[in-house]
Amino acid sequence: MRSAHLSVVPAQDCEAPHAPAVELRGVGKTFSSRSGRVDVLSGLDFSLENGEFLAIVGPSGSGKSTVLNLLAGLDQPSAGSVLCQGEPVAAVNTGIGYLTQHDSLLPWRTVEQNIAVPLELRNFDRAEIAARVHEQIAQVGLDGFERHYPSQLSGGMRKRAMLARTLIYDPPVLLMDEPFGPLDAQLKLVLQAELLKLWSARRKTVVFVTHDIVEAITLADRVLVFSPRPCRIRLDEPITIPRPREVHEVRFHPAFEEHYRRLWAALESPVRRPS
Ligand SMILES: Nc1ncnc2c1ncn2[C@@H]1O[C@H](COP(=O)(O)OP(=O)(O)OP(=O)(O)O)[C@@H](O)[C@H]1O
Repeated sequence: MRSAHLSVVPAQDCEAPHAPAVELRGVGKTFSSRSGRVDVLSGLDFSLENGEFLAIVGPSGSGKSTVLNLLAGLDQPSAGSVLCQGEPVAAVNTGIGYLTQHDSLLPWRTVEQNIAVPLELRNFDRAEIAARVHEQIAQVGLDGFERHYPSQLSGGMRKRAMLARTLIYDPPVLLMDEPFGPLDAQLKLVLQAELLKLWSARRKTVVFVTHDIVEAITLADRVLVFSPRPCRIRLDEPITIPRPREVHEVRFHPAFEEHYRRLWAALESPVRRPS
C-alpha cells in the first residue's frame, strides 16, 4: 500500500480551530473496473473530535481501508466530502500519519534510515533528523537495533519501526489499518499497551481499523460497526470503560461484556443464514 509521506498539502492547511479533527459528510465511493461498478460507500457520515480514539470494525470488503485512503487523500470520494480540521482533503494529506497493514519498510535502509524518511522528505537538517530519530527509537523500544535492516527484525519490531516512522513528524491525526493483525496474542497486547501510552502522552486523533472486537474495546473511545458494502454505520458504540486502561484487564471490567455483545450482534447479523 502506498504511504502518505509524499505530501502535497502543507500540514498547517489542515488546522482550523474548533472544527472536528476529521469529518465525512454524505460520502459515497464507487469503483469501476472491467468487471463492473462496485458501490463501496454510500451516504457515510461520521466525525471525530480532536484527541478522540475511534475504532472501526466491519466485514471484509466493507470499505474500512477505503475510508482511511479517503482521509489520507490517496483517493477521492465519488459523492459527499471528506474534511480534516474543517478543510476538504483535496490532495495527499500531510496532517495525518498512515500506518498501513502491509510491511512498508524499505529493505535497503536500516531502522534509523527508515525512520528518518519523512524528515528527509521535509528537508530537515541532519542534526535535527539524528536527534529526532534517536528519541523516537527510544520511545518505541528499538534501542540497540538502529543499524539493523528490516530482514533482521521480528514482525513486532518491524511494526514498532513503522510506528516510529509514522510518529516522527508528529502528525495530529493517525490512521492505523489493522496494524497488529498478524501478530501473536501476547505481542499484540504489548504493542496495544505501548500505543495507549503514546496516545495518552500525545493525544493524537486516531482512526484504528481492526477485525478484533476485543482490541477495539480495549483501545477506543468509540467503535463504529460497518455493514457489508455499500457501507453504512450499523452501530456507533461509545466505550465507557474508564482510562487509563490496562490492556490485560479491560476484558474483566463490568462494562466489557455489554460492549462486546452489542458489537458482536451488530457485526454478526449480515452473515446469519436463513434457517
Ligand atoms: N482501487 C480499487 N479498485 C476497485 N475496487 C476496489 C479498489 N479499492 C478497493 N476496492 C474494492 O472496495 C471494496 C472495499 O475494499 P476495502 O479494502 O476498503 O475493504 P476493507 O473493509 O478494508 O476489507 P478488509 O477488512 O478485507 O481489509 C472491496 O470490494 C474492494 O475490492
